[in-house]
Amino acid sequence: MGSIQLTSAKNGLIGTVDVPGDKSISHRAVMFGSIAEGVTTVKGFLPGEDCLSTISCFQKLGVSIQRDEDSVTIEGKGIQGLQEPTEVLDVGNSGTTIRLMLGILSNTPFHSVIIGDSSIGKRPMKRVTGPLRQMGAVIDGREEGNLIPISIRGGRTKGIIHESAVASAQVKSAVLLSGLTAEGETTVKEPHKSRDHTERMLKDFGVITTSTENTVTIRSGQALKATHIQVPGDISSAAFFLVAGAIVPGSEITLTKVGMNPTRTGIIDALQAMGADITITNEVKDAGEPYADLIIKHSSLKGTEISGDLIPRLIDEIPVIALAATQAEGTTVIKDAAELKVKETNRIDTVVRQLAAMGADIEATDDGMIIHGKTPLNGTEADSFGDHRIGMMLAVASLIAGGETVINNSEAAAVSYPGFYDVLKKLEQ
Ligand SMILES: O=C(O)C1=C[C@@H](OP(=O)(O)O)[C@@H](O)[C@H](O)C1
Ligand SMILES: C=C(OP(=O)(O)O)C(=O)O
Repeated sequence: MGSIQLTSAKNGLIGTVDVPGDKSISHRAVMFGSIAEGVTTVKGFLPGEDCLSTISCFQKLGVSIQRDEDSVTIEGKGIQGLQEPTEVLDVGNSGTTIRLMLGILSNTPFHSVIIGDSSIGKRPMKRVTGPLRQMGAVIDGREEGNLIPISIRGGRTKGIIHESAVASAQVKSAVLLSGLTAEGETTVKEPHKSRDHTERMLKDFGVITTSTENTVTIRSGQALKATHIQVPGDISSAAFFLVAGAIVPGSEITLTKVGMNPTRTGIIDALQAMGADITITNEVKDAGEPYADLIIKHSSLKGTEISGDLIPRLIDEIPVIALAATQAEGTTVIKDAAELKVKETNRIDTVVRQLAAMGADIEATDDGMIIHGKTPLNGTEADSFGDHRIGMMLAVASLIAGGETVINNSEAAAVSYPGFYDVLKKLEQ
């Protein structure tokens, strides 16, 4: 277990950060490149542990993939060209890898076994294995195919109309990817629109999906053709600097080329509703994935409500938004976010316990949390519990906490942001 000790920022955070590549887009670039015909090149790839797990799984499926820092070259095999793996496929800590890969493996008639770490060992897979089985894939696992180790043998599948109980891009993507070869059409309906990186990137690979508000349909028999993918910066990583800049007095931070896909920009809407001073410049809107530079200045924040359609647009940013809410005047209510319970940790519990230990007035609810601000925070011995977003949120909290903050299991940050603590430290004046 690695630990770090951090103390509060003496002055503001000043500087420019080129946040690393978007995790969701990096995963998809490797997966879609692997099942495309021809050589796909990727620039701006996130070399985080989760995306490296995706590369390693597709290498075990017989795909030649070379990486040099943030550039990746993939010699695509076509959807039927993947090979039966001779070893288990280990997804590490990555929910996106296991769920999307299950969708891809439902297209091929061979046998694979998928495992992951202790966190993945608790995360529900039925939401994906259920519809894939309905389409005809042969899947087993603990708790009737809900938990790893999971085995899958795909093959001849049939399209379905799947009504997902949760707004989840991982479920939507798995079912749509299965629809690439399933007979007829495959449709996914969701209660709220989830991130649409799969639909956008499939288009870059020449595959058309049709969407209305919360419904997406794919027609079978479309082959992916290799392409070039430029990955924008990850707004979920930018979120830590947006909150750090907003809560540390005297700060001004510029974040370059941050992905601005509207299904991901809930953090900007939420922070602006709280009064944060965010400037959006150098916007590029006509790219497959839009991006822009963001400038955040120290701001006086007020409480807000975060619920409904907004939740899937900021789901991974809720830990750090909760921290911002401890520094906002008044009450912040986060609801409709029960999905937080099935992330790398139960993020309602971990956020509430860790921030309460630092002195926040915060309580857990069934589907979110209620935070009363503004309260001073004090340093304490805290823990990421192996959850990258919790480790990084605690590091931002330490900047305004009195005394020393110790973060145990701090290495978890490398799942989505290798080098995060150093980048944060360098902004201190
Ligand atoms: O599709 C994706 O890349 C992701 C979807 C979200 O999960 P859900 O699909 O479970 O909501 C998100 O939390 C995760 O970090 C990445
Ligand atoms: C939930 C997350 O990722 P995943 O589901 O891919 O593990 C995350 O990055 O916050």
